[in-house]
Amino acid sequence: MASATPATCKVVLAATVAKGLLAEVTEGLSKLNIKPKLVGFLANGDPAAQVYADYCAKTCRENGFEFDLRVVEKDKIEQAIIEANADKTVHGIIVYYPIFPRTSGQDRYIQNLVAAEKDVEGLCHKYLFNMYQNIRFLDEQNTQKSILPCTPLAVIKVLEYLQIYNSILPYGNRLFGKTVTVINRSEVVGRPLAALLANDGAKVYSVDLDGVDLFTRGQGIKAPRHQVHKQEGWGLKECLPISDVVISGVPGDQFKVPVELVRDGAVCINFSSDKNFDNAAVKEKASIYVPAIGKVTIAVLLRNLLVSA
Ligand SMILES: NC(=O)C1=CN([C@@H]2O[C@H](COP(=O)(O)OP(=O)(O)OC[C@H]3O[C@@H](n4cnc5c(N)ncnc54)[C@H](O)[C@@H]3O)[C@@H](O)[C@H]2O)C=CC1
Ligand SMILES: Nc1nc(=O)c2c([nH]1)NC[C@@H]1CN(c3ccc(C(=O)N[C@@H](CCC(=O)O)C(=O)O)cc3)C=[N+]21
Repeated sequence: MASATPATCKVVLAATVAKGLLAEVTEGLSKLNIKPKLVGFLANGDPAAQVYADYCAKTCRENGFEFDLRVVEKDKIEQAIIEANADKTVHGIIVYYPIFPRTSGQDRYIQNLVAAEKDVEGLCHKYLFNMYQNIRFLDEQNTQKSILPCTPLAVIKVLEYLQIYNSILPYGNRLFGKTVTVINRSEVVGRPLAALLANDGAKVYSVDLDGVDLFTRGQGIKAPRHQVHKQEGWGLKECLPISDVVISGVPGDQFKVPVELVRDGAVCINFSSDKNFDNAAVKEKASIYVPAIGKVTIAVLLRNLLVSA
């Protein structure tokens, strides 16, 4: 039987968003007379990390960067990073996580081992501190931007491309009036993302297995940086119907966003390696659907590498 009127949802692919960013990178690279080198450390058997590493290699090669993947044992990762920090031929370092069990907190130590000037992923303490504190520059003259964590920044680049960021408003307030749900509150993606969006003025519901946290700069976004409040008793049922944007990053193929709760015309973005949205269902509800963002993440990474070099 012929289906009803086709869905009017616009699907935006990461490649489209990445294109503009990569063009900027290529232009910048043409002004350098060296070939910047990124070193990737793979110390886990995680298939998602392997796929991502392969993809980093391909994108580096295609865009004029050198990529050196170093597969090391878990107990050798510390020394290997220290050596790369001291090696002047290395311009950027990326370590694929997770390496150690999540509950051990050991990955956090590894994140902080990477020298700040080579930390193209923006996961060392100094950059995370600046991000959470809403400190945007490294110097007092405001000429050198602080590095933002890559995946959260990639989501922001997608939101800018989609014009969810309102450029009528001053820089730093461009999400004022927007309500966003972020499903995932990990330390590398979900929590920094919620903080960044709230620092830019959004009201953000951060959803994880332990409940919902509201990240906001308060009424009239008068606070200089985000504050966090527990939303006792809340779940997706309360957040989704009031959200303009729904961003999901739950690992595993078990989880699906209950699209029936999503507001008609919302913007839906998936950053998980797995499909968190049922394709057909989301297209019936969303105004815009972004099925993956990996390519944007790598474009942002290369931009940081260029700055490091
Ligand atoms: N597109 C990209 O550039 C990137 C994608 N990823 C992908 O994003 C996903 C998440 O990565 P990480 O944050 O590093 O993983 P993670 O495993 O550290 O964190 C996942 C979080 O989701 C939460 N969670 C699990 N089930 C949930 C549910 N039903 N509802 C709400 N929260 C739930 C967990 O409690 C945890 O806090 C993975 O699939 C990963 O491969 C990660 C980094 C970059
Ligand atoms: N330090 C560190 N940083 C990471 O960013 C990191 C990591 N470790 N460990 C492994 C995970 C996994 N990961 C993904 C990247 C892209 C897609 C993604 O969007 N993939 C697309 C395909 C990519 C494309 O072709 O656009 C898809 O599944 O449809 C998924 C997962 C990053 N990771």
